[in-house]
Amino acid sequence: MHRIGKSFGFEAAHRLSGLPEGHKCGRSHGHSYSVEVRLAARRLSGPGFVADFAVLDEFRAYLQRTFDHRDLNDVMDAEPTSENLARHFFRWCATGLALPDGVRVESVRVSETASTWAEYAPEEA
Ligand SMILES: Nc1nc2c(c(=O)[nH]1)N=C([C@H](O)[C@H](O)COP(=O)(O)OP(=O)(O)OP(=O)(O)O)CN2
Ligand SMILES: [Zn+2]
Repeated sequence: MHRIGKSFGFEAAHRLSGLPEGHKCGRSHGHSYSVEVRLAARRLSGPGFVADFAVLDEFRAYLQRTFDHRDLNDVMDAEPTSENLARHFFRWCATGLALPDGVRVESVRVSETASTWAEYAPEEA
C-alpha cells in the first residue's frame, strides 16, 4: 500500500459540555488546530503519485471558509471535540475531494495542541 499525507491548520474557539463542573475546557477558549489527511492507493499513477498533493487544496479552502476563526460550537452539529472533528473532516474528504480512481481517504487526525491528537479511520480501512 502507498500512503501520502498533508497537514493543514486553522484557528478556532470552542467550549465543551458534559465535563465535570469547573473543568477548564467547559469555558470558551481557542486552539491552533492541526489536521492531517492521509490518502492511500495500491498503485501509483502519473509520475509516481498516490495523488497530487494539490487534490487536497479543496479541503484547505473548506477549512478556511468554514472553520478558521470561527466558534466551533456554532459550526458543528456535534460537540466540537477532536474526535468529532476528525470524523467530520474524514467524511467531508471522502465525499468532497475529487480523488483519482483507486485512491481513498485512509484517516484524518486532528490536534488541538502539539501533544494531543484524535484520529478517525473507518473500520474497513
Ligand atoms: N479525548 C479528548 N479529550 C479532550 C479534548 C478532546 O477533544 N478529546 N479536548 C479538550 C479541550 O479542548 C482542551 O482545551 C485541551 O485539553 P488538554 O490538551 O488537556 O489541555 P492543555 O493543552 O491545557 O494540556 P495540559 O497538559 O493540561 O497543559 C480536553 N480533553
Ligand atoms: Zn479545547
